[in-house]
Amino acid sequence: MAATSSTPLLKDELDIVIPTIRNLDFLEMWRPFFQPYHLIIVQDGDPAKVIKVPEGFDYELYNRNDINRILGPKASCISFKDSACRCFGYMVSKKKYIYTIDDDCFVAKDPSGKDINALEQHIKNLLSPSTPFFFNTLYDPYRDGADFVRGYPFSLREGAPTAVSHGLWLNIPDYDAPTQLVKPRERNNRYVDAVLTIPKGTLFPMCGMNLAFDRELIGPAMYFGLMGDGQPIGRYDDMWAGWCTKVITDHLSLGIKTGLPYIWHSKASNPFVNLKKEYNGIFWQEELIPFFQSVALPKEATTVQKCYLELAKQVKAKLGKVDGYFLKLADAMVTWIEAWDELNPPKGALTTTKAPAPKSK
Ligand SMILES: O=c1ccn([C@@H]2O[C@H](COP(=O)(O)OP(=O)(O)O[C@H]3O[C@@H](CO)[C@H](O)[C@H]3O)[C@@H](O)[C@H]2O)c(=O)[nH]1
Ligand SMILES: [Mn+2]
Repeated sequence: MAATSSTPLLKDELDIVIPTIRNLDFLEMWRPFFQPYHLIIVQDGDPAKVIKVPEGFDYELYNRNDINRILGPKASCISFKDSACRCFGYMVSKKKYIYTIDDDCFVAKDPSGKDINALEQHIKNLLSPSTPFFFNTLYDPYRDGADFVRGYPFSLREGAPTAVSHGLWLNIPDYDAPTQLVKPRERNNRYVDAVLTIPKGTLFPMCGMNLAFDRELIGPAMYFGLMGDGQPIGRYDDMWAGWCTKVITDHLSLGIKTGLPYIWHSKASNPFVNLKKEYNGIFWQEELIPFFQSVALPKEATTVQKCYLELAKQVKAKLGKVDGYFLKLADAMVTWIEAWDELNPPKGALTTTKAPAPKSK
């Protein structure tokens, strides 16, 4: 069911982050929904390339030169030539909420033929609680026309604050390269009208294509890792962020929802290129998943940053044997937190950091 008009716009509390190597004509289709919002465009690849942004959008644009200027040596933690660069946008934003979307994602239609305002549904998901501690079989109990079912403990009906809203995709599904190679013509035409909380203790494959989160609740955990140029892995940026985020939201009693809203994913990237990028990830994840399933964070880890630094320590101690890459990644996780805290000092803290001067329109 589409979000009701009672859902607040949050236009001054939410930034839209778009990683891109292309012109942003796709925004024309989103104009009715996105125009009120501020966009943070993270231009990947050649900084000399001029990215055209349609008239009438309020945006700031950062290319690699900007990232290097703003972060200095800490820019080493931001990937190059991979959509992982989008996390720089999360760091420079000053808003409470983030919505990130790929530039080949368009407005989808619901079964009634109505355009789906994906942003409105994500806001609805984020503003209502999650139910990670006990599964509600009638899906999201907080949506109109649903509720907790018989046997659901009343002591748990307040739910938990929602940190992440994970949307899905019609048309081109987010398959890995082997699946794409085996099923090149498969399209996702199934519109499932549901929003589910991912139960505590369960990991999930987070896709960065259509994703919203509460930056104040979980922002520092949304590091998309070292991917792309010069790295032995790609297309595991969002997966890494999702696994780190999930163990931290479980520890901090926060919730993650998946399901509505859908976007229309229009472009299948090259499966052979994807296979090269994903190969190590497909292999390594058989060891990464047991690692994340066994992560225990100490009770003293009461903030996302503390959880994340503890996680980086465990990555360094336990995953270095999988591949030396994880030693580098563990260091980059620490650099990410240092950069995050430098650009986002606690409220009231005296700072000497220069505000990032973006290349706005
Ligand atoms: O080097 C690059 C390549 C792409 N981008 C931008 O990132 C997104 C996603 O790119 P694209 O749609 O071409 O790739 P997909 O395979 O469909 O993306 C899926 O894989 C994930 C990659 O980890 C991604 O999050 C998934 O959606 C577009 O906006 C490109 O412009 C880039 O910045 N740098
Ligand atoms: Mn795509």
